Amino acid sequence: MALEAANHYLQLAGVHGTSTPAVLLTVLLLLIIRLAWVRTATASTRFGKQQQLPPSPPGKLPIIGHLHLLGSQTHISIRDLDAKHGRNGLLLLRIGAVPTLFVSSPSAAEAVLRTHDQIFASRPPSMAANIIRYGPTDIAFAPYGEYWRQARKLLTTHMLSAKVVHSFRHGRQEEVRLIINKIRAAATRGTAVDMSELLSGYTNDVVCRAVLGESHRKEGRNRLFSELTEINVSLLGGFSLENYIPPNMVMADALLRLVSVKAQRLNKRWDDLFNEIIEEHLHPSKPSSGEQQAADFIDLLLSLKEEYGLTTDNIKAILVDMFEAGIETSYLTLEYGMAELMNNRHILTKLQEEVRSQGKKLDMITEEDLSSMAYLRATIKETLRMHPPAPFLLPHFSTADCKIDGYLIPANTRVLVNAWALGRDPSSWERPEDFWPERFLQDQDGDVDTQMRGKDLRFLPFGFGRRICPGMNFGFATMEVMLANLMYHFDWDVPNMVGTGAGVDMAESFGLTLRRKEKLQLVPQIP
Ligand code: HEM
Repeated sequence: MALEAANHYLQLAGVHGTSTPAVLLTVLLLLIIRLAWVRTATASTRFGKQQQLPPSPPGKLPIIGHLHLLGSQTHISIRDLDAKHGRNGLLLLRIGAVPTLFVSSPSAAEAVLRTHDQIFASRPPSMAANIIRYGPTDIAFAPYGEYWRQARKLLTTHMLSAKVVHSFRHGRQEEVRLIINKIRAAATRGTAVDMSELLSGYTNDVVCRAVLGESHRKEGRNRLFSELTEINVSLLGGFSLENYIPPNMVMADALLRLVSVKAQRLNKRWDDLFNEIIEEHLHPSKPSSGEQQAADFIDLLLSLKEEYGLTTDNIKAILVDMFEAGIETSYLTLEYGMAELMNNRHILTKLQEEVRSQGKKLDMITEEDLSSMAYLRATIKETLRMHPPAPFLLPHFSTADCKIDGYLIPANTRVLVNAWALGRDPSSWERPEDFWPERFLQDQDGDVDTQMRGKDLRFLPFGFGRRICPGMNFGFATMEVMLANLMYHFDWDVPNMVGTGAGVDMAESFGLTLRRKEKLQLVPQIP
């Protein structure tokens, strides 16, 4: 049972996707369990028994700890375990060798992300992140400290500020137009479109364009970035094998080397691509960015390199973040949003009415038109409430001992905030399982903008505090203009069920991000 669960978890961690066969990993795991049994027993005594730690469920096993208690939908398992064994939204599990605090209530989130924000603002060490992110010297996985502070300042001031994001609007609109044309062709033929493919291609191209400028489509580069990003997500998804390996264990080095092979191969592919692109950007013959298009991220980073004391590797690490953090999050939200609209036709109609009230026969809805569309934004927020793309945010990591609700949270504890459970908590939300964008327009939920930034920390799709997502403006800009145009230009139906009002399957598949199990196929019609 425990091994079954461990094997399952390795799969979640994306380790099965490596060139190392899953079977070999399972055998290694068995070996680790055998070799480290004694050590773990000692460690658990040191960690758990005498101190007032947050509550844990019974049934902890050597090495894998509480792993066997988690089902394939980890966000749901944790919500249920917390309801049974947690206290005030605090639950301590041992996942492999790592003590992990799960946070599932607004008050616990407040303690971790606001009151003691500084203590919990770091990231747990990860070998894969070290390799893929040059240190890590990116932003998302960099430990809390001066390097992270400076790099984040650069990002928020020069790359992701509202002004810079706005300056990319022409490129974004061009990408929307390409997608709308493809859908129009399908509507004319009367065929279904693969919305998953179109929307992931769209968000990929929007990010590629911001990062690389006009050269993003050269020789299928956008597709290559999409492929590499996908592998990154699978490698860093869930929990990584290194967490199962007790430090100082005989063979630990050899095992870690084995697991790092895939990360190194992947890093080499990113590195070659970045070298080529940076070389192009430094070349004197590179055309300067046009009047309509802002300088791309590579230009910006190269021009700020000296001022911020960055190396070329630091720049590459930050670029990896842009792809990994920027593409899938917005794509999944758009895809879930469309799926929810198909299952709630009255909301689809209401949204279409808002968007179409801009006037008939517009070529397209532009970003200038969006400011009057409160229901559009509310629909996206409601999608994020029910389907936060990062259900546990990114892992936080405590750098000092800390007391919350009388419990000791020791230094070096990994902290995962269950944003998915917070968004569906019946004590925080009326009709939590209903897709109901109006809740974001109503007074009862308070001021919408304050809520976006987590007024009472029950709505946390972007996190909160020092590590809050710096790409919120970029994400909203990408999603809003696309969703508005999908609503403006087309009516929508489900294949083989046209005219019946049938909905779509909402089954989820858990990883670092929360994806839909099935691809979203829809039939567009020109109204
Ligand atoms: C729907 C869109 C998006 C969602 C829901 C989202 C969500 C998140 C979440 C949950 C975190 C972790 C917060 C934490 O650890 O507490 C995060 C971090 C981050 N996001 Fe986003 N994100 C989105 C779009 C973007 C975009 C478009 C970019 C950049 C182009 C971006 C860049 C980042 C970066 C760099 C971090 C790391 C911040 C740090 O560790 O200091 N995100 N995002």
